[in-house]
Amino acid sequence: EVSITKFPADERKIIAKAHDKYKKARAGIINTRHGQIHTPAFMPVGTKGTVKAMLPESVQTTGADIILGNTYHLMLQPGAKRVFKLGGLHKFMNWSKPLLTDSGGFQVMSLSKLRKITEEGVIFNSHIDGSKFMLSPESSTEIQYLLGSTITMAFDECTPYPSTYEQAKSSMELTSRWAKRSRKAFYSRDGYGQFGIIQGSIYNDLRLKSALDLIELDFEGYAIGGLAVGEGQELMFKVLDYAPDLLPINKPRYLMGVGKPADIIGAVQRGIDMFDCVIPTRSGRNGQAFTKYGVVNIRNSKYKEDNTPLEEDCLCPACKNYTKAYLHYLVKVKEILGAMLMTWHNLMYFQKLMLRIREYIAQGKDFDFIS
Ligand SMILES: CN(C)CCSCc1cc(N)cc2c(=O)[nH]c(N)nc12
Ligand SMILES: [Zn+2]
Repeated sequence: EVSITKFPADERKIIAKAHDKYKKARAGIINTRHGQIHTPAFMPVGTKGTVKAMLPESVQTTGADIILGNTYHLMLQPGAKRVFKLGGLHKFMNWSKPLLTDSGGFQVMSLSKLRKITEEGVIFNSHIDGSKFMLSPESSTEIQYLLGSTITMAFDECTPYPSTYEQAKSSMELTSRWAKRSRKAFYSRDGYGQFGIIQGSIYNDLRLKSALDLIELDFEGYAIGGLAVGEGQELMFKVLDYAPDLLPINKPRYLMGVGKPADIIGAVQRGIDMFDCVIPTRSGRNGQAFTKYGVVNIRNSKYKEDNTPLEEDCLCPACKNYTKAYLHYLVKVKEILGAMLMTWHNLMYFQKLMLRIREYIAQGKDFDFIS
């Protein structure tokens, strides 16, 4: 069994670049019980045990090494105990590679109307049928165990933006207390890991304190939370100019909820290894295709007789077998195949971006390309 995070020295290429911007970029491999994750990595989102409009084997052909599941949604339906009884989330959704599950707090705050934050945890009413639930560091960690997650996220409070210094301080301190309880509740096994999530909003001393508190708990990896919450790219990069350096250099760093290609490139340049974002899947279903020519809004009438593919050299089914005119039509008439093809292309696009970034880092080349 190989431990979950092993950036083998020879496989990890940190190449000091000619100028500052790139010296923090790194390419590596995370070894887990369910296979390797090549970093920098983009993790497609499979909130309810499926990457929407995709078969798992199709997700695999795009090059994804790991996908995201979600504690909040799966605990409400079909229920963590039921998934466990059925053999775990890997078997349930027929995905045998690594799975990362978010700890649920973020979704409670963004999805359930009635909720109450206490020291114990978050009490909330299901957004489905209003029934009462509690998510705590212990219950979140147990749910992720029952799901069989390869990478379990500590239960945190995502500090909203904007927050005053005082608000961010008490929120970060709650996250530190919850991280300690999450770590204690984690059943550690070879090839599985738990990531702590640092908070502290835009305040560098709070980010430092959060990092120190979590480093003490010796997680297998660390996430930077509380970003991509409306602060904008400039402020996010300002935090990323120092926050990754507060974390152990030999452990994976995951920037939650990010992002557009330009956000990913900027964050990799600042030392981030892992990303997740609904943009390629959600915007694909809404008719937005990411291409090397920029974003194509396929619903635009200029495509209704465009007999060319989204990208002539893309190997995805949408580009190999269909035209923009057909995609335009499918999306306009809301045919399910439209969502499938657009999603497939976008996921392929994001994985190709990550592959190019990994190759450029490994060859010591600058990768300032804005995709
Ligand atoms: C499917 N994804 C959208 C959900 C996974 S990422 C969710 C997510 C996004 C952002 N931006 C910040 C945070 C955060 O601070 N903490 C947690 N636990 N999750 C977060
Ligand atoms: Zn394509």
